Amino acid sequence: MADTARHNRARLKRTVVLVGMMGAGKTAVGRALAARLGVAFRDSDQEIEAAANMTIAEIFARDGEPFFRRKESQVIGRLLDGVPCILSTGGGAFLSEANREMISNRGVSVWLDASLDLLWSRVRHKDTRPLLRTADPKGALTALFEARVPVYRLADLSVATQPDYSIDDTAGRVLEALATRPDILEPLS
Ligand SMILES: Nc1ncnc2c1ncn2[C@@H]1O[C@H](COP(=O)(O)OP(=O)(O)O)[C@@H](O)[C@H]1O
Ligand SMILES: O=C(O)C1=C[C@@H](OP(=O)(O)O)[C@@H](O)[C@H](O)C1
Ligand SMILES: [Mg+2]
Repeated sequence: MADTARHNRARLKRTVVLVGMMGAGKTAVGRALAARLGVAFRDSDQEIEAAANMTIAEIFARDGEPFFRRKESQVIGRLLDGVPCILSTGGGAFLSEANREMISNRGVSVWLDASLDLLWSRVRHKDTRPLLRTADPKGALTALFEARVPVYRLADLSVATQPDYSIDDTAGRVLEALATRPDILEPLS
């Protein structure tokens, strides 16, 4: 394969689960990270949308958030049972203790840590996220940020994202964090 040389010479031993707020870059960085490692990329929201043939917003509107959360847990459990991959989750997934336990037993969690200002700059122009479809989306994002950050701190690893980092820069920083853990990323000679 022409691009094999681009792949870091390392074997992924556990599924890397990206967690963090909406707009942190879990989907975008996860895809870039998977390409760099030469492993599959999965996104729990995309899996749920494909299975339902509906958008996340449609699922929330028709079936409600508790239904979505059950689907999210099922997808995460199923993907953690498979070959190690990069799995980007939706921002609420890590809030569930049962999900955190599955991830910690079978994968490794990486928190993409971003400031509230950066998150808001990324999500403000999109209306795809049902939890922000309120009269005060910035207030909703702020409340979620304050409630969730203490939980994201429970992740195994954290990587700071900054406004001047590209998607690929951030993927590189996640790789650096993973490289400190040979039980997750085994170097190949
Ligand atoms: N490091 C980055 N630099 C520039 N844009 C980014 C970066 N990370 C994410 N983005 C952009 O921000 C938006 C939200 O990213 P996304 O990956 O959907 O976040 P999440 O899955 O965490 O909600 C997307 O438009 C994405 O392209
Ligand atoms: O924070 C949340 O609870 C959610 C985040 C979204 O995913 P992203 O974090 O990828 O935007 C999506 O799962 C859904 O809208 C709920
Ligand atoms: Mg996403």
